[in-house]
Amino acid sequence: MNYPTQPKASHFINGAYVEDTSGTPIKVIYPATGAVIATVHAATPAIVEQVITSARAAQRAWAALPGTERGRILRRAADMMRARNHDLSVLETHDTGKPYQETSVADAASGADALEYFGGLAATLTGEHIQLGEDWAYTRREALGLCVGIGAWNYPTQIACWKGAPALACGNAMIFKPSETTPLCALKVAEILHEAGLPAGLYNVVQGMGEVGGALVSDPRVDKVSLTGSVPTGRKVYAAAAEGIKHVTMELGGKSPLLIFDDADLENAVSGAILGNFYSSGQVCSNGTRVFVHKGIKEAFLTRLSERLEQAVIGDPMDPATSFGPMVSERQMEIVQSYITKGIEEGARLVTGGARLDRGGFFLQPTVFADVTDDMTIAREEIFGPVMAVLDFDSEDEVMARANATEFGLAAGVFTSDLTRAHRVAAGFEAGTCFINSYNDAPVEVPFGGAKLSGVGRENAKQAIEHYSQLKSVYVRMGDLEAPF
Ligand SMILES: NC(=O)c1ccc[n+]([C@@H]2O[C@H](COP(=O)([O-])OP(=O)(O)OC[C@H]3O[C@@H](n4cnc5c(N)ncnc54)[C@H](O)[C@@H]3O)[C@@H](O)[C@H]2O)c1
Ligand SMILES: C[N+](C)(C)CCCC=O
Repeated sequence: MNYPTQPKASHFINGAYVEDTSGTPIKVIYPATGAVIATVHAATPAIVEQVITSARAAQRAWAALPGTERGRILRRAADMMRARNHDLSVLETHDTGKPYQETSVADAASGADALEYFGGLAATLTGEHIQLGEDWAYTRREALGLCVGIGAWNYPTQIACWKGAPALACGNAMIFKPSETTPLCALKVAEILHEAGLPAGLYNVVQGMGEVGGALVSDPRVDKVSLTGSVPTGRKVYAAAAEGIKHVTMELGGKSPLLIFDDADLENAVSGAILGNFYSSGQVCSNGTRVFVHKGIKEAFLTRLSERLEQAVIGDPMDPATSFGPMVSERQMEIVQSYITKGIEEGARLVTGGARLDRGGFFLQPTVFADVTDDMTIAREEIFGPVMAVLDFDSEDEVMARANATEFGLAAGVFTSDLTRAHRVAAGFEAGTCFINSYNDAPVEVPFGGAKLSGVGRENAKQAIEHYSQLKSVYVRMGDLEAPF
């Protein structure tokens, strides 16, 4: 590490690190070894009060700045993130266990892209002029006020930026609560934003478990909540936000289908299945974990997939050669192990993997089940680990019906060389984000989010602006005003 994993203090409030050791201690565990690498403290009611008060106090002046000035600060922060990519990636690896091979290209880089993109958009946020005969009206695009972001543990830097960048670009203040499992990275995002010139109070980080998130969501001074997390948590947060009629963005879980037709390029399809199941040790919301393979190519697909999985380099996440790391925590590893046991009990064929590695930390083998049927638990529930379920299909109509027969709708993918079919299938998917002959791309220019239980709203792209701002309509009468009496 180029800098210590223990942060200066648990929280970042009003432009400075703040500590309150009376909050519940949260131990940060390096997933590759099980060692405690830092301890932070959950926010106390006093910390929650302090962060809400200071964020609200700072917001109006920020919203009143020209968009160019807000944008310049975000773009400066993006440059700083890129310049510090190595250190941020090392920290991300220690927070999550994801291999440096991944974090060095994916996490701070994606965060910087969001800061740069929304920094660029900040100056373009305008209303419109509406002519009404001689009278007219105009709209003003205004900030919502105080936004709360609540993060999952799989992409701590990316999530902190995907929520913070559009919020700040629109003139809001943000309080971000990272997952208690990965509390370190968001503090660095806050530090960088302030070094880049962000006025104090506008991007704050407070630590804690669900209760702290709940306290923030239900506070009447909070105007918007954006959650990245599981569907059960989404239900609670959405309900609490509804009580105050707050704006929400919900980025929730998935059980996405990936369809591989017999005319697909097999090597590309295997790559897509690997990227959609084993990247970040399978801890990706949009993963295509139900892999439907055309019957005629199933065995060829499984053979090539098994060969490719033998090339996975599993081990020390800091070794640049390592391409597959541990699960984020012992608890998550145990959850995934229980799904593997269920898959075997319910009659799925274990093609490869299935075991914990005999070494420190929370390592599981990349696991593939074949002959999975739609009713099996591993085909219905989000596992959030490196477990691929391969199901067979005969026809397009049949597989489309089965692919959509889920309460989730985050993502979906198709591999085929028939372009007409590819677009027909994409149109038929009940999902927010679809891939043709690819999987898990998430560039900032493209809206990302889910349908059905997988979410509400979109992150990234111009559409995110709609979720962090609101329109005010102003009517202007040019002549006298008549009234009935
Ligand atoms: N759609 C997406 O963009 C996306 C991205 C990443 C992860 N996810 C999903 O996140 C899940 C994994 O992450 P996780 O285990 O951290 O999820 P989780 O739902 O357990 O926790 C998410 C966050 O919510 C907080 N929280 C828990 N209860 C709360 C409450 N009552 N009020 C307010 N906050 C509360 C947690 O402290 C944490 O910060 C998976 O389901 C995954 O699919 C979705
Ligand atoms: C950029 N990825 C890898 C698609 C992750 C998006 C966020 C979901 O976990």
